[in-house]
Amino acid sequence: MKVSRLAQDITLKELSLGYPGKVLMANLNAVLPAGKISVILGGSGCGKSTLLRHILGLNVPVSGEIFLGETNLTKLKDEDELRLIRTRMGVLFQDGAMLGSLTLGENVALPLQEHTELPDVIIEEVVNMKLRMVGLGEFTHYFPNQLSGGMRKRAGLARAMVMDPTTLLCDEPSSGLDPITAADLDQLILKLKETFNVTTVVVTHDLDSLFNIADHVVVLHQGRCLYQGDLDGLRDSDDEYLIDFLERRPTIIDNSMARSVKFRSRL
Ligand SMILES: Nc1ncnc2c1ncn2[C@@H]1O[C@H](COP(=O)(O)OP(=O)(O)OP(=O)(O)O)[C@@H](O)[C@H]1O
Repeated sequence: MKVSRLAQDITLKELSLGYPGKVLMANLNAVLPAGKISVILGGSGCGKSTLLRHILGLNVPVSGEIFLGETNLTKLKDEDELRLIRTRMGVLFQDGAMLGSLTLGENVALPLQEHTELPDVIIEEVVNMKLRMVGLGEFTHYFPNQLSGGMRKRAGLARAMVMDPTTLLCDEPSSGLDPITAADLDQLILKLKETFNVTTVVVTHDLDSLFNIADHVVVLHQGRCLYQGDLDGLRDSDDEYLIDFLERRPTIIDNSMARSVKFRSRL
């Protein structure tokens, strides 16, 4: 199977997804455009991270299909084909997912060691290049616990980009970061899109981040796609939920999110 080296659309067709005994989303239709940043918004627990897991092929949909360009990811039966496609997808996990016993350089090298036959000296060169790209060129020999939260996210981005993916999936990149560090990370995500033309999908609750980076927005609510389009359309929407969501009013958002807002307000 040939895997494209160009950025491609991600298309969700009549996609229903969830876990045994629990359907989170039904008949979702959306296109996440090639080479653009799509931001996925939605209340806590609506299934945003689950959607990323489905795009990655880690979960199987209840029904419906996910396409990367022309390739129907949900029809790929061969593990080798899936693995090959996954090498073209970089992922920044919510917690950064660095192995604490390895240095930054060793963490970033892992995908290259697992998926390529490159000699160590070349791997070292690529790793150094990727760490420089995210502003961590001086920190190759540091361990994750010696870095700030923002630096760990940057390192996570270096690892996500180490195989030169055409798709970059980021799960709540700004979670746990102060607004300035989060804004710096937004700039880095924009730079990666512009430099490498990756199709980027960002799951976030962070409205500042949304307005900083989104070319395309998908809002999920009550198991369906409530909005997809650009930022202007989102701002102009007269949908009550969207208006309240954008004004951060906790009154009508999902109960689970309302609980977390209430909890935070007590801290
Ligand atoms: N492996 C699993 N098995 C069963 N249910 C799960 C599993 N993983 C997640 N869930 C449930 O699926 C729902 C959606 O979870 P998910 O993490 O996708 O939501 P989310 O929109 O990303 O939430 P948040 O914004 O809070 O991160 C939640 O109710 C969660 O408890």
